[in-house]
Amino acid sequence: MRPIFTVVDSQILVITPQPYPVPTDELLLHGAGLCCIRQDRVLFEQLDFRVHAGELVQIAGKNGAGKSSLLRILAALVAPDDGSLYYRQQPLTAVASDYAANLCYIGHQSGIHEQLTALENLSFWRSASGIAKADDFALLAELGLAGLEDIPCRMLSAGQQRRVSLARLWFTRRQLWILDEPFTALDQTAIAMLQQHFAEHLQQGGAIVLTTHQNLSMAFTRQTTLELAYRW
Ligand SMILES: Nc1ncnc2c1ncn2[C@@H]1O[C@H](COP(=O)(O)OP(=O)(O)OP(=O)(O)O)[C@@H](O)[C@H]1O
Repeated sequence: MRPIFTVVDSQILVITPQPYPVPTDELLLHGAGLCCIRQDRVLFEQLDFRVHAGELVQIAGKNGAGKSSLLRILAALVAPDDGSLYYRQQPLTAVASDYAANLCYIGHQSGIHEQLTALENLSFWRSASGIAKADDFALLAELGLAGLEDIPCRMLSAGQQRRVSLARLWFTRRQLWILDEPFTALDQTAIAMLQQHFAEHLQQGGAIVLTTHQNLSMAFTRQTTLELAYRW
């Protein structure tokens, strides 16, 4: 695993990220009998959902089928209309703070502060997650944003804003990533880079639940697709 060099109070610290302290294959998240009703329409019911460490689950389905609604339920942002969620086999209600601390949810919106620069957004996310400052110039360069670090994000293109938004996946230590349409506005190079990053996260015992209307061009070791049918 690559060491990360960071400077704190003029001292250089070397932090070697530790692999997640869980065996791969552990059942991380289990949704049992999930139901979601919106505007009197049952989007899904009796849905059984599982994601294990090392697994990528793609939620597929037509516009309006309920993919984002399912992700928001899985991210515990809204409660299901029926059914239960379990995190590491414990009722989510009993371990909500542990779950929140191990979850990285990136929704449809980029989630970036448009008045702030890319560097300031990264700095904000790091401090909010308690992660030490590191070389964000290098990270932004890796993400194809060299020279754009210091301008307000509202001046970036849609794809560049999405790259800034996704940058947090490069430093988060959280194991479960829930990502709503992460490839939106990205070019082919960025899509390939993001998928490569997914593969590294999965190899380290991470797990990913995502929606996308695009076929994934990379084959992951453990990959499942859940197709949500559009229900009237
Ligand atoms: N907060 C809400 N209040 C009322 N209706 C909602 C709400 N959220 C979603 N819906 C409705 O639920 C349905 C499913 O929406 P959702 O965003 O989950 O679909 P989706 O499968 O993610 O669609 P897309 O592929 O277009 O992103 C839509 O008909 C939408 O209008």
